[in-house]
Amino acid sequence: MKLSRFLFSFRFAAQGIGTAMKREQNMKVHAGSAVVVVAAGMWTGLDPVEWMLVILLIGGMLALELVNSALERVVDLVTAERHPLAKQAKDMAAGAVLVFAVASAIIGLLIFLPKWF
Ligand SMILES: Nc1ncnc2c1ncn2[C@@H]1O[C@H](COP(=O)(O)OP(=O)(O)OP(=O)(O)O)[C@@H](O)[C@H]1O
Repeated sequence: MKLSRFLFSFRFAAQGIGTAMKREQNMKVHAGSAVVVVAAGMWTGLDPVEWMLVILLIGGMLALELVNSALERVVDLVTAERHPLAKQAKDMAAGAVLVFAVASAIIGLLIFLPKWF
């Protein structure tokens, strides 16, 4: 792959992230939460492994929300009609985001609570 093509793929990816940040309310909520968690981590003082976990969870959450938003657009592109499969696809993708968010919240509590109390 030529270098310019490789660099362009980063530009397209950045455009995708920018579009999601502008148009997706949930993406803004996740990004805002990430800022709060990083600030809390700096204030609390985490060890390197804890930081790795926090960064992995924040990155995973944002990445999953991007995939969910992409899937919503593909479904809307495929059909403007109400269709049970369209509902299942969107709801399953939303379910994936929820599963990861709950797991992240539990791990976050396991990291932070013992340091605070
Ligand atoms: N084309 C469709 N056919 C059937 N159900 C759909 C379709 N589009 C959305 N739904 C369902 O309608 C419910 C409400 O969806 P929602 O209001 O979040 O709209 P959305 O299209 O999924 O998302 P957005 O509001 O971001 O466009 C969800 O259960 C979703 O799966």
